[in-house]
Amino acid sequence: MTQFSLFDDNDHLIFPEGLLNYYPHFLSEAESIELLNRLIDNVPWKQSTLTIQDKVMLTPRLTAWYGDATHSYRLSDKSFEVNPWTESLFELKEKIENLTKFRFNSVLLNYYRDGNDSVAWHSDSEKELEKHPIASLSIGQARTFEFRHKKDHKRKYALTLGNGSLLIMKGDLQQNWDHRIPKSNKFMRPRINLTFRIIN
Ligand SMILES: O=C(O)CCC(=O)C(=O)O
Ligand SMILES: [Fe+2]
Repeated sequence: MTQFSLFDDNDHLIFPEGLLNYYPHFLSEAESIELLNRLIDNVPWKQSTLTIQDKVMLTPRLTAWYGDATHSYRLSDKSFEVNPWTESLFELKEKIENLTKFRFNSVLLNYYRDGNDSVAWHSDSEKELEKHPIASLSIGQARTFEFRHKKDHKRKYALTLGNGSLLIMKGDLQQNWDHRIPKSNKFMRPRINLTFRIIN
């Protein structure tokens, strides 16, 4: 499968392949849109809350977890409800495992309904994730994905995650870089992102 290198306008490699790999057409356009519509209709979406400066707010996106039934899941001392794998999510997991040779035991689904939905700067560096790779599959509306160096906020890069694309994040990426999906003022159709993970 062709792999897209992360070169900037001057042909400089932005990230080493040890940290990021990007496959723009992991799923076909048609497969992706069919999956998007099926997930929008059938996933038991939840909107969780977050507390910022003592204010409780709704997370600006909908989420759902799926994973191995034999495993109990906690992240940062919070346990969360995990749905058992559906056949189609399990098949997707196997397809990603065949390509990457990594193994995953769970997937977090994020549903961005429009340009107002987003995910704020963060890294997926909870202790339960160790330094395992994360495979991030995007379907639907292309959205901008930004990286910012934790110690130098001027070091910032953006990448468009298109319909059917797969991004592998690995190595020390989560230790040194934060990422986010910013809100957009432009009209944005629905997008779902699936991050396949290994949680210990
Ligand atoms: O929607 C995305 O592409 C990123 C989601 C994300 O960063 C996460 O779930 O941790
Ligand atoms: Fe993340």
